[in-house]
Amino acid sequence: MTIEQRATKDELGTAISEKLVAEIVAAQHDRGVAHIVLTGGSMGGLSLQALPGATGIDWSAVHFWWGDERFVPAGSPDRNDVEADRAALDALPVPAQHVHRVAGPDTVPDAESAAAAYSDAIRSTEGDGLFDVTMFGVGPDAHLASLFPHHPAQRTEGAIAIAVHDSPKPPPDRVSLTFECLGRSRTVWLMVAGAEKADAVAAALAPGADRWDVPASGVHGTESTVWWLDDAAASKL
Ligand SMILES: O=C1O[C@H](COP(=O)(O)O)[C@@H](O)[C@H](O)[C@H]1O
Repeated sequence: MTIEQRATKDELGTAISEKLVAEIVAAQHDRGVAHIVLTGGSMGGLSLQALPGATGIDWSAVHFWWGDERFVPAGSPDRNDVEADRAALDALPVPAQHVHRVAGPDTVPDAESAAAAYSDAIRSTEGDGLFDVTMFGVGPDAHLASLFPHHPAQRTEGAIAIAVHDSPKPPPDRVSLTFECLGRSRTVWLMVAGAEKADAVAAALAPGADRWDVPASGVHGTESTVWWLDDAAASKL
């Protein structure tokens, strides 16, 4: 585990997005394709800001996924993919079938159906290690994706994606990848800015942290895990 610290949230976003460009280039050099897992929340758009101006990337060989999605209709401002579209995806020549969105209630009856379809999409994607970079925001309660402290959905085993109901953070219905699936990533990035998240960061990085209490402590890359922090988020370390 390493920590990358920058003074401000804006500097953090710039550094993350520039490193993401480098990771995509490296993945394509090594394996011909890059699979990137996006996040919503306050760091979602910032983490993608360098992509539209990037050079040296074959956009036809990039796949985008989401670690979680809110179960609301396409185009809703509550959806994680809407901010990703605005920040980068709308401007990139990525084939639509490589942007793996989680279905919403406008196309499937419930979050369980959306989770099943999303699991099928992941299952049918070849590659060991599967994801190259998985990016997470972290909530003040130390949740990541839609895996919340003490929420029973967190303990689902043998699944790729799950429906999450009664989310403590609105909207209540969501789809999330499981810990099991999220761990199938070469590189995991946890991206946190703001003093209100300093306790969550300290709890996640404390020795012996338990993911039931502190979900952000529970995901590690097979090759590297990086905590990207601004000074405020790192202030209790
Ligand atoms: O609800 C969610 O929250 C987390 C963290 O969001 P933030 O606004 O506190 O940064 C986000 O990473 C996740 O994708 C999202 O669905």
